Amino acid sequence: MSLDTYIAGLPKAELHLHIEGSLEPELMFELARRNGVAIPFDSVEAVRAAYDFSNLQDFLDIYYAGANVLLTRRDFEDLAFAYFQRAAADNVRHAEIFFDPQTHTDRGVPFGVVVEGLIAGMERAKTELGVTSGLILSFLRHLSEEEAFATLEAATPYLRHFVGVGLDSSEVGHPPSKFERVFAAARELGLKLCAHAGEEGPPAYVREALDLLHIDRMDHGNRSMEDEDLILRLAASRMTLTVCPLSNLKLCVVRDLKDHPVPEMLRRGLHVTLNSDDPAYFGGYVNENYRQLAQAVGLTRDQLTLLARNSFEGSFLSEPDKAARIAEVEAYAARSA
Ligand SMILES: Nc1ncnc2[nH]cnc12
Ligand SMILES: [Zn+2]
Repeated sequence: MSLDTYIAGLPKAELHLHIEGSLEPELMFELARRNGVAIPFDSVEAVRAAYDFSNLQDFLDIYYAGANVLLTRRDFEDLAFAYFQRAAADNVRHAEIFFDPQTHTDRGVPFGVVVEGLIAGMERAKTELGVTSGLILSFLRHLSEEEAFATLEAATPYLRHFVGVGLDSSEVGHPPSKFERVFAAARELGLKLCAHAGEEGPPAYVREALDLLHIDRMDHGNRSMEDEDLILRLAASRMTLTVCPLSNLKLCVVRDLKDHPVPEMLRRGLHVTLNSDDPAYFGGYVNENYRQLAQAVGLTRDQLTLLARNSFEGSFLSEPDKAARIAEVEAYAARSA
């Protein structure tokens, strides 16, 4: 069995996926037509050609503009279900997906429309595809603490639908400390806590995410590798890092996939997972991230198995559910040996 075939059949969880970042240009055009929204592109090819980014902000500008076509409950359901179809094809068995409510409520789309549409897509994924999922409400860090609190307040009637909160958008200049009180409030509500840290921001931001936000899971975490104490601490605490290789390449966090920190992270005992981040913008869903990274840095079958195992272990599933999913990974590895 080739490594690609092995990756394709490996059961996996996806833990770092922005649902708005799974909006493929074809669906963008369909929704623009359906909703009568103008988009500044003539064709699907022109949209793809615009996906040439020098950094995170370059991408975010286009990503927020793309989200303008999402207006109705059905749009959010279609968006979510389209992602789950792609994920199921990659043998993703469980996904914990971020959404950015402020991107929509600031355009006048009610919070409930967004959540109800996403939940409908998630329920269809469970019944039609057998893929389970959780929803993570992500705060936009370029906006204020006050706006984040207002978002948490708007989320209150829907709390049962969320497994956690996250922190995303422009990292540099918006350190985790800005959201210390909002994260404390989210924790009080029983939500798990994630934050993007060390994607472009310095190791000091990673420390703040640990010490001030008390996160349960770290998104990206690449720049932790610049700080020896941080590496030791992340390894000792078995903090799950949701690493996104193709995102890092497209946003110039790494110059070449050959330079990607995953092999060093694994060597240092970090609890790494592989994820697609914004697959419609970065050129590949989760299997493509496994495949391209494996090819660039020479990952072994055992390392790929470990990454898949970590993805369930680092999820917010219950302990018995985690154990059952991990057993499926082990059984697949044994069968393929
Ligand atoms: N990679 C990323 N970093 C920060 N914010 C994001 N929002 C969507 N994708 C993101
Ligand atoms: Zn992300």
